[in-house]
Parts: sequence; structure tokens; C-alpha cells
Amino acid sequence: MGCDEKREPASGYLRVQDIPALTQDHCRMLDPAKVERIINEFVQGGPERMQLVSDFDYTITKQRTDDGCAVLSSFGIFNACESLPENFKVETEKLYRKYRPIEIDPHMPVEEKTKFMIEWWTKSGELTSGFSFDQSEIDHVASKYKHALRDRTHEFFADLDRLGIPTLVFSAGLGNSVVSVLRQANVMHPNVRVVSNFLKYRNGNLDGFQQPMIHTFNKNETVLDGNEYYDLVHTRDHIIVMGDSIGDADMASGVPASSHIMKIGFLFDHVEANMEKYMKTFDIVLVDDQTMDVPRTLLGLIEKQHQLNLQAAAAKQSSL
Ligand SMILES: C[n+]1cn([C@@H]2O[C@H](COP(=O)(O)OP(=O)(O)O)[C@@H](O)[C@H]2O)c2nc(N)[nH]c(=O)c21
Ligand SMILES: [Mg+2]
Repeated sequence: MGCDEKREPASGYLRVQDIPALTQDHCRMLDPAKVERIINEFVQGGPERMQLVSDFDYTITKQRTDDGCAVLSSFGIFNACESLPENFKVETEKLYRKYRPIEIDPHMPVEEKTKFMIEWWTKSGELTSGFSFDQSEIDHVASKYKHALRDRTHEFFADLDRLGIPTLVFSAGLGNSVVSVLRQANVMHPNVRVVSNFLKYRNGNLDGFQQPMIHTFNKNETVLDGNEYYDLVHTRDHIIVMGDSIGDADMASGVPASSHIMKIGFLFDHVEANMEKYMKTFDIVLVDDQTMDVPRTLLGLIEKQHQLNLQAAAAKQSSL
């Protein structure tokens, strides 16, 4: 026939229109054929080739809760701890007011922004120094947010664990809060790794953040180069990336160019204004979806084929 599009798909080929989670109104795709192609690659490749990379704030946590209560970010959880010195609160707030507009400035080039972000995280680390602080304070505040994870997060992390899929939670926020929320929600399984900024101590007092600094514009797998997680995942070329900010879509940059990446974006704020950019950036855009149902559906398809393969192999073995 000489034309790819017209070629009849092999039997067992999955069609987007036959996957109910992907035909919901709030599930948008600019290029459904590309999504379909990647799903079939994932299903054929099986769990051994998969890895998941996810943002934390408002990706694993909800963008909107049932009771309407705001969910604190990981830095927000730290800032809500009662024992922090007054001066810390005043000065970090000043930094936020200065640097946050730069971070989201649509006109400034990323290279220029990066300099400012390094400055912000550095100054924030300097302020997070020289006073005593106990992790139990973070745990206390974080306990309020263990129920603010997306619906079916527990099941989703159980799926990832059962299938042995390495799961990287990437956050330019505060790792101590991220880990605390995930632990208290009972999803911190052995396949989960959190790469983020963690508190450092010296002589019993806080001493800023541990290296390497993770900021908005280096939050991707290049920052992992050479560490043990990179070694674990660099051969896993089938990648699901999940985020709520445009920049999250780049979290897997640094992996080999031949990789197949499915980018899932959760869109909630200013839906109309953001839609076009999200559609161009993410393969699947979920509008006000506060669940893990779509990523779970992808894992379900991969697992189903995996089970069939295992059964076929067992049947072949017993017939020998
Ligand atoms: C250094 N610093 C950075 N941030 C914000 O923390 C965010 C963490 O970035 P992220 O991990 O991409 O999380 P997200 O899901 O919230 O986007 C950045 O986008 C910054 O806006 C910060 N926020 C607070 N409250 N305090 C800080 O010191 C601070
Ligand atoms: Mg986020």
C-alpha cells in the first residue's frame, strides 16, 4: 500500500476510541494518533521498559479538594511550622514577592531566569540556617495533607510497585515535606525515589539545603546524571511524565532521544487562557481531573498484555 496511515493495524492494536478513560470530555489530545502509537509501544514493551516521572505539588496532590480547602505546597508546609523565627517568615516572603514574578515572566529568556532562580534558592537556603528545627514539625503539618492526594493515588502507587516500575517524584520544593506526605499516605514504596531539596543540619542547627540544588529550570533527568537512580532508569526508555506546570513536561529531558515519552498535564487554573499552551506541551491534557484514573488506565493496559505474555510463556513451557 506504501502509506503508513492506511496500513491495517496488527491484531491486538489498541485504539484510543476504545479506551473509555481517554474518550471523556475533559481528556484532551492535540494528536490522538500519537497518543495511540505511544500506548501501543508501551503495551508491547511491557513494564520492564517503563519508568514514571512525576511532579509533586498539585500533580500528586490535588489542585482542588472536595471540601474546598487549599492544599499547601511543600515549601508552604515548611513555612507553616510554628517554631520558625519571625525574621525567617518575613524575609522568605520578601524573596517570594521578588522572585516569583520573574519565575513566571512570559518574556524573560530561560537562561536569564535561571540566574535569578539560583539566587532565590541560594538566599532561601541561607535563611533556612542557624536555628534548631525538628522534622516532627513538618510531619505534624504534613499529616493534614495526606488526604489531599488525587483520588486513587494509593492504588496508582500500588500498581507501580506491583509492576516494578521505578517512580521518580521530582520537586523543586522541599523534599522533607514531600517525603513526609508520601510516607504518611502510605505510598512511599521501595520503587519510589524523591529528588528534591532536603534540609541540611550542622551542629544540631539547620544549615540550608543539601546539594544538588533543584530549581524550576534544572528539574529534569540531566541533574541525575551519574547518580544511582540514573543508572537504574537509563535503559527504561518508555516514560510517563506527569505535571501541572508547563515546565514539568521537560522533566524527562536528558534521557536518550529514542525514548518514547507520554506527557500528561493536569490543567486547572485559567483553563481557557492556558489550554492552547498545554495542548502543545502535553500529549494528554486533563482538565480539572482530580484523580489518577488516566495514568492508572495506561498501567492497566500494560499489565493486561504482560499477564497474557506470562500465560502464553507458561503454556508454551508446559507443552514442552
Ligand atoms: C526557593 N523557593 C521556590 N519556591 C517555589 O516553589 C516551587 C517549587 O517548584 P516545583 O517543584 O516545580 O513545584 P510546583 O509543583 O509547586 O511547581 C517553585 O516553582 C517556586 O515558585 C518557593 N516557595 C516558597 N514558599 N519559599 C521558597 O523559598 C521558595
Ligand atoms: Mg506542581
